[in-house]
Amino acid sequence: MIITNNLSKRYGDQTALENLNLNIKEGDIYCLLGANGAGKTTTINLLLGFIEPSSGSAFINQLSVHENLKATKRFLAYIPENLMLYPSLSAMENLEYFSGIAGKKLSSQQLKDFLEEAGLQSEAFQKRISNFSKGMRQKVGIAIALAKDAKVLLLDEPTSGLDPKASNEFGLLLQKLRTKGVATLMATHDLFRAKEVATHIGIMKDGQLKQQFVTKDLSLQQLEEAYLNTMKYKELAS
Ligand SMILES: Nc1ncnc2c1ncn2[C@@H]1O[C@H](COP(=O)(O)OP(=O)(O)OP(=O)(O)O)[C@@H](O)[C@H]1O
Repeated sequence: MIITNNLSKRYGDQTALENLNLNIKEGDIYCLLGANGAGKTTTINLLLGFIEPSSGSAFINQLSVHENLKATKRFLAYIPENLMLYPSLSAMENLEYFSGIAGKKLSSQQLKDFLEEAGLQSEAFQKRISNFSKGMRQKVGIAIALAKDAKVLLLDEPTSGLDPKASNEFGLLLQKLRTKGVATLMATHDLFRAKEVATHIGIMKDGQLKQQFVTKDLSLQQLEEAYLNTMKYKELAS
């Protein structure tokens, strides 16, 4: 579903991403961990076609992002740290608008069903987004992904700033999407949430993927040790 082959991005002499190789399959939740500047957002921006690779390639559902950008967007849903929705529109109106852009014309009942499936309380359906918490906005984002029937979900720091309950709810939603076969790539600083929701975890540093794990093969403590050890090399080197 999501494949990158030696994907690289350079800005002058600065290497933001170096030879990244990922193969994220249907039903996988792959969490990219790494300190600030590790290359997580660069990876997501390359998969979205927001930026061009310096070398290497990326594929969404077997289509080259570089050569078929428009076609790849049909399969994608993207939830950034702060999801841009129309604040003066309600949850239903936002969902109607964004699924319209994705070519889906939904009935009022379908809109409600998707918002409910995304875990939004029914009292909030008709309320303006401007009054929503971050957790509620993220649920509208998931509803948009559900309505679009996205095969690939890209998430950049989706749980930062969420309280533990909202973060837990968000994790449960990702599990639900996983059972529908969605392939998810999530950039995060949250080791605990990564351990909770991911099927696979990659640790990045300085634009390189340093370690990869199948999540069930390690404990939270082992993950934390692996993360800290990877970061330690940087301190020793600098
Ligand atoms: N437009 C740009 N011009 C120059 N350098 C850039 C640009 N965008 C990113 N970089 C550099 O690329 C590197 C990777 O940045 P990136 O934003 O991908 O890191 P990140 O892992 O997402 O970090 P964070 O956790 O802070 O979001 C950083 O050193 C950053 O300064």
